[in-house]
Amino acid sequence: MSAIPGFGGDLNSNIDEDSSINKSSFVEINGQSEWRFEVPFRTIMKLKVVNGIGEIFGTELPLNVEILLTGVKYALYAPLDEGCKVEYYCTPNRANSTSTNEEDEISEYISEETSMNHYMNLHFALESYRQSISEHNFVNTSSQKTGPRVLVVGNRHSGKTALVKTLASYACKMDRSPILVNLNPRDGVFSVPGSLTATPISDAFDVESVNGWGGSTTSGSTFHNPKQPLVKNYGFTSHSDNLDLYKYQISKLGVAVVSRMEEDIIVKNSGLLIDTPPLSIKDFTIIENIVSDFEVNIIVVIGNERLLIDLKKKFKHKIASSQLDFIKVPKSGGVIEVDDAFIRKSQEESIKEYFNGTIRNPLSPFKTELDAKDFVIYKCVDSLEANSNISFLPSGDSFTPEASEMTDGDRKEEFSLETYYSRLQEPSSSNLDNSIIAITQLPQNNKLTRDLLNTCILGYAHVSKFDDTKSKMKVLLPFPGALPRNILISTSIGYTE
Ligand SMILES: Nc1ncnc2c1ncn2[C@@H]1O[C@H](COP(=O)(O)OP(=O)(O)OP(=O)(O)O)[C@@H](O)[C@H]1O
Repeated sequence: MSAIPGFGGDLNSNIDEDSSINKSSFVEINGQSEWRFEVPFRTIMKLKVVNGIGEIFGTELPLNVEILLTGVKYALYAPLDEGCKVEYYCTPNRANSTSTNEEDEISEYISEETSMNHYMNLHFALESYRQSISEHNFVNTSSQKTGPRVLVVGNRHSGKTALVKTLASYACKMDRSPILVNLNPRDGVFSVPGSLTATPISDAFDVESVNGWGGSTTSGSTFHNPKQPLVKNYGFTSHSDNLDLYKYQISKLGVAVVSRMEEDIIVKNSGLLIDTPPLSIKDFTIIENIVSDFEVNIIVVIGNERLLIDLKKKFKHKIASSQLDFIKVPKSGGVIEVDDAFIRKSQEESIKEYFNGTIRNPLSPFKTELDAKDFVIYKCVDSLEANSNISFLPSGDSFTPEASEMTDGDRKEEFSLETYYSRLQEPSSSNLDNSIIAITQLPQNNKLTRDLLNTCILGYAHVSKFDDTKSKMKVLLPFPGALPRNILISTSIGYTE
């Protein structure tokens, strides 16, 4: 399959074979130690476990099968006393040879000071909780209980995502199927950045894919591990860009997740694992919302005693009534403070992968031209921008229609939509070129503003070019076919081919 320019494609074709004459290196990892390595985007590492058992954030690697890694910061952990032996070699990644300022060299070291034993203990505690819930639910069909609903919080770069991934992988190995909820819009988990997702995990993650998650059904067909996320569009990469919209989408995702658990006993027994953006005690209202929306009953705090104590004080009523438990786990010494350039590059790569697929499972993205007049397009409101616009209004000017002209219901609806989304009255190259748009489930003739807020996302498209004279947009879809004539929401997530 020939790749669309800019959308990369087959990782194998990016390997500079001439330079792959590099000799293989071997690493022996002792039991309960981890080999930490960073592979820049300019380099591809071919790695295989040749002896023993090795896992990356809980996902066991197949024995003697080569895997290709680029743009990753991983730890390969040897859980058994026998340890594990790994063979690897590196080669330049032609596709990214000039796109980043990183070094070509990988960095790597073995550490015996891992936090994995704490994470494993946490997993076993959660597993015995699931076991008792399963037994209860098996005999009491009329009064069913739900498995652990775990919220992971901590500072920036404390290893929250790595912990959630590890706990989900281990749960999956025990034949559980927890719902993994990603509330960090910076990362696209089975979707593009800017989305909030909830995904039942019933199979291993794909460590080769960007950020180590894997493909999903939102971008078409899947390979060995189909994941079907429920996607809420937020449209920004930082939760503070529109806090009201962020909280609203969290509450709607919470409703959907809680009802999903009611429908499926395996998922209900397995519970939830919730990843969050870096939150401090100043963000208590967000944490409080998440706890009530997802009926959280365990908060795991990573390596931040102050946050643990402050949260315990704030939630003392819930602790007293045994509705909430706290667990503190140490931060792993391996967690890396990734810089903004790396984060941006990962976001670009995950968008590229959303449309183009992975080396194992390439997709056939489809380019089409659409008439903007045929679509109703909204855009996510940036609170900062909206507030600065209000401050430019002359004092005394009314921002909303005359109060007397509106019914109470109208006023509420109008106000709520303006806080979250605004209609893109004049779609143009200046507001749509190189942007990601969300395709909602809502038909264009739907006039209820609440529905627009409550709708889920069918998938995302990329507007590569908007022709202002013809009012037509060139759109890339992850799969061939017509774009449904649904309402579209333009996000602030940019991407240039
Ligand atoms: N034990 C480890 N060894 C090596 N790298 C690690 C380890 N744990 C985590 N990392 C890497 O460190 C980086 C940060 O970890 P992670 O994303 O889990 O932290 P986070 O708390 O979720 O970050 P953020 O606050 O930015 O959301 C990631 O690239 C991750 O792959």
